This record gives sequence, C-alpha cells and structure tokens, in this order.
Amino acid sequence: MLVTGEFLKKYPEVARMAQSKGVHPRRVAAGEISKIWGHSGMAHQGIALRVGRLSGHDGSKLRVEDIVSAHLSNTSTVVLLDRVTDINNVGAIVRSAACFDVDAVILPEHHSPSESCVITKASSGAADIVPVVQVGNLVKTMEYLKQHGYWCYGMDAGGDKALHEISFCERRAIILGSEGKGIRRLTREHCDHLVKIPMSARIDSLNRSKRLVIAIDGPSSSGKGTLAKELANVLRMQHLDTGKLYRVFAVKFPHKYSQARSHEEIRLNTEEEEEMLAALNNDDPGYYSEHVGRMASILARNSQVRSALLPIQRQFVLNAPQGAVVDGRDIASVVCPDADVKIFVSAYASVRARRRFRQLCGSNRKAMYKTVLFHLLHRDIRDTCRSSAPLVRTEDAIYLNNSHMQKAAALRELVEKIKTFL
Ligand SMILES: Nc1ncnc2c1ncn2[C@@H]1O[C@H](COP(=O)(O)OP(=O)(O)O)[C@@H](O)[C@H]1O
Ligand SMILES: Nc1ccn([C@H]2C[C@H](O)[C@@H](COP(=O)(O)OP(=O)(O)O)O2)c(=O)n1
Repeated sequence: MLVTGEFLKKYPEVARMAQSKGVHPRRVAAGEISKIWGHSGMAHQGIALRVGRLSGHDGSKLRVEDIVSAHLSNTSTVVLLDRVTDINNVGAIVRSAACFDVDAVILPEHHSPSESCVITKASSGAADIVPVVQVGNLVKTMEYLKQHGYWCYGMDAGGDKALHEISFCERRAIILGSEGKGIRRLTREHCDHLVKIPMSARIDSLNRSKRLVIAIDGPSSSGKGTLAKELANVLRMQHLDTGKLYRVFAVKFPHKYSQARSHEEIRLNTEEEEEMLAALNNDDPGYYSEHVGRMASILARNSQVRSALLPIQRQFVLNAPQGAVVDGRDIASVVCPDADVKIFVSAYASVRARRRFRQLCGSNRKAMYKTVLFHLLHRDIRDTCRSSAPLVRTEDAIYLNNSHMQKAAALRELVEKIKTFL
C-alpha cells in the first residue's frame, strides 16, 4: 500500500486498519502514485493498493456461466455494455448497478476499458460489490443468457417503447450502447425489445428561449411525422400533423367534397373545425389505414379542400404559445412560408415502402410489400404532380435523406441543425 502524507493526515484510521491486516503502508509523494497508476485522465486520492486479480469463487476469472448458475432459480438483472469506451461512464454504470442490485456488469474484452484496477477505481469500489465480467463475444453472451431465461432489453433512443411503458421480465439483460453511436446493429438485432428513455433531458441543453415555427415536408413514410413528433417533444412545442387533418377530413366530411360544385367554396363551421381539431388527438387506427391515406391524397388534390383546411392549420400555429412543428406536404411553401426552420425529409421509395409495410404488419393489418410499394409510388405522383400546392422542396429547406439512418440518428442530426436557429 502506497499513501501520501496528506492522505495519512486526513484518514489515519485507514493506515491502522491496513496494519491490523498485515499490510504496511509506505509513505510516498503523490507523483509516485501517479507514475504507477499511469492513467492521466483519472486523478488518484493519495492511496494505492496492489491486489490480486478480481476473481470468481474458485479463484479463476469470473465467467457469465458463474453468474447465471448463481441465479438459476430467481429474479436476475445483468447489464451488458456494448463498446462503452469511456472509463468514467463504465465506472458510473457499475456504481449505479451496485445501487440497483444488479447481479453483474458484462463487457466485451475488446473495445472496453480492460484493466480491472481502472474499472474498480472509476466505479469508486462498486466493482467489488457488482461482479464485472469480460466476455469474448457480446452477441454469443446474449444468446447464452436467452437460453437461460433472460430477456434482452436494448436501451436505444430509437426504441419503440418508452421505459415507463415496459414491464420487465424477471430475468433481464439490459444492454447499453456506446457514447454517441449507441448499440451496434448486430447487438440490436439480438435484443428482444428496444427501449427508449423519453428525451426531456435534451430540452435544457437546447436552452430554447425563442418562439419557433418549424415546417417539415416530405413524401409518404419518409419519417417526417416521427421526426416532427420527437422534435416537438424535445423542444416542448405543439405538433401539427397536417396529413392527419386531411385524413380526418376524408373520414368525416367526404360529402362536403363530393357535393361541392367546381369553384364553390367548401365551408366548415366552427363546430366542424373543432371536431377536426379534436380528432387530431384521436388515435383510432382507422385514420391510418391505407384506404384513408389514399382517400386523403385524392381529396388533397382539390384546391377547394385545401382552402378549407388552410385557415385551421394557420390558426393552430398562431395559437401555439411556444411555436409549433408542422409536418405535411405544403408546409414550407403554403401553410407557413415564413417558418423559422424549413426541413425536407426524404428516403428512397423502397425504404419508405419497407417502413410502411412493417408499420402495417406491426398493427396486424394484411399487407404485401409489392402492393404497398405500388400504392406509395402512386401517392408520390399524386402528391407531387397535382396543380394545387404540390409537394415541393423549397430552396431554403434543410434536406435530410434518412434512408440509411436510424430514427434517433436522424433526430440527432436535425436537432444539431436546429440549434443554429435558436
Ligand atoms: N429513420 C427511420 N428508420 C426506420 N424506420 C423509420 C424511420 N423513420 C420513421 N420510421 C418508421 O417508418 C414509418 C413511417 O414513418 P412516419 O413518421 O409515420 O412517416 P411519414 O409521417 O413521413 O408518413 C413508421 O413506422 C416509423 O416508425
Ligand atoms: N400538408 C398536407 C398533408 C397531407 N396531404 C395529403 C397528401 C397525403 O398523401 C395525404 C395523407 O397524408 P399523411 O401525411 O397522413 O400521409 P403519410 O403518413 O405520409 O402516408 O394527405 C397534403 O396534401 N398536404
């Protein structure tokens, strides 16, 4: 044991305890400990103790099998780190794991801080409470855990469920990804669930004081609705899904369209407008069917319909005290031409069709990829080639093609760009 004079003055009892165990502290200068320690990014507090390797019950290196067999018949939580490279983060996770009664923290041998002494130090000793196990292959470890009754939950900003919506199984493996990049693709594919933590923490970092209007346009299934919703969430703004407004119109007031003579104004009275606005908060899956989407796209070609819906959209934006994120087809060009930020979101048609196909399968609706692609291409043509307020990319719009981006990455990129407008 090496200790500095300062440490001894502050904690004389530590030296007494060590001596009672047969360990004799040697007094050294702080620099000597720094030299032995060798990790310039991490300070020491004036004491160093050389110990044997962190080990399992039989003195060998601890393995995942040991953890599993020690918790065969009961509830168990293990945490897996997928390339978390920052030692301070590893330390903080091990400390949290000790607080939450986690049975082990598992990390890959490569691409993780490997020296047990560093992990012990960074975790402020919590690594003595929670076993830290290093494995050769994280995915194989997940498979092994699954065979032994564990469910794998990947923490991913693009996850489908929020943390508070998940009821965890009794035996669970929580997978945390690396700083910035998150969980790797293969690891993610082996997760049973992807869970996100609602992102309110980012709001402060954006430090927003200005009222903003953000216009987002893009073709069907480009992800504009998902991005608009998340942005509104992050920026604490109202979200207006104008496509939904057209869908609601197609469901509730198709007769207004069919009965209107050409060039006759379509009128919606106050109650009808309120009914439409109320329906925006109605999550009835009927509104999202392919049939209603097609109807909406057909009605949306008509300039009388567009004129009837325009004041509702503009009023919504005017009434939003913190501003609004509005998504649709003609937002930057017609609804909010003075928007502070304009964004055009796109993705290749095949990618969009796959997303829509998955969405339909996920909501238990019958779908064939080819049919979905066919309808989507038709919708693209209708929405971009119509004479009244077609889908266009305005010159001043930020362009985002998210074909090869996860939802979280696309959101991150937009947040970074929007920061420059704050
Ligand atoms: N970057 C992305 N990667 C994978 N799937 C995505 C991405 N963005 C959106 N999705 C999914 O694609 C589907 C359509 O997205 P949505 O936001 O509704 O598109 P839009 O509003 O442009 O029609 C949804 O199921 C959504 O979860
Ligand atoms: N601002 C808008 C929003 C939607 N529309 C039309 C065109 C779209 O095909 C339909 C349905 O829009 P919606 O955004 O719900 O469709 P997708 O979710 O992108 O498939 O409404 C429009 O013309 N102008």
